[in-house]
Amino acid sequence: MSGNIFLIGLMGAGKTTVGRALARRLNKRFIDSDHEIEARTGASIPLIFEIEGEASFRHRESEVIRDLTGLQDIVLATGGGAILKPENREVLRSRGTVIYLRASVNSILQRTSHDKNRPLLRTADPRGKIEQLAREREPYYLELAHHVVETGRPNVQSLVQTIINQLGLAASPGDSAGQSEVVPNQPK
Ligand SMILES: Nc1ncnc2c1ncn2[C@@H]1O[C@H](COP(=O)(O)OP(=O)(O)O)[C@@H](O)[C@H]1O
Ligand SMILES: O=C(O)C1=C[C@@H](OP(=O)(O)O)[C@@H](O)[C@H](O)C1
Ligand SMILES: [Mg+2]
Repeated sequence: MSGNIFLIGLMGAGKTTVGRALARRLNKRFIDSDHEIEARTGASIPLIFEIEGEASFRHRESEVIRDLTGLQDIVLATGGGAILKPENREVLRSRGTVIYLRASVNSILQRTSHDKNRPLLRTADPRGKIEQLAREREPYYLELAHHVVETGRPNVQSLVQTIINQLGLAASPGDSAGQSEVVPNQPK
């Protein structure tokens, strides 16, 4: 058992925020694949997109996902598009427990509107872009996930507690009722 937890989902679903809080609660190491790409290249995600283009970013992302999923006992927040490549899906699914953080288009729009760090949303129609990405990616997120977490209500600690309860990870005291919903995904 690797002890790994991998968070997937669209931009703004809360992978980075929830992942960091979850890791803290579980006393695991937290790693964000975008941060790792930035550390390895010495460039920000928007700059990598601007200079090298998305295809090159995806290549870098795959290397990082391959390396990080080989670690033990980590919480990994992936980038929203990490599920696009089959080789990434393979290592994510087989090397840890995959949690899909699910969010509505409206929530994503709200959560990303003040943030200029997502090159794919630098468009005249961010809502349309998010809708398109959701249509294209939802099947992959669902296929890959061991658990699906609805992130509709804005309470990160509650989400963390619900994930811990659902996965049977720790008998933590406190907010066991939660304010979010986690459902086991369909067996594959
Ligand atoms: N459950 C939540 N409810 C409301 N806001 C949230 C929630 N989760 C994350 N956020 C906020 O949304 C923004 C995007 O979150 P982030 O963790 O960067 O998402 P991701 O890594 O999935 O793109 C951040 O400002 C974060 O504070
Ligand atoms: O959805 C995507 O394709 C992307 C999501 C981003 O990560 P977050 O999901 O953490 O915002 C980042 O990897 C890059 O901007 C591309
Ligand atoms: Mg993130």
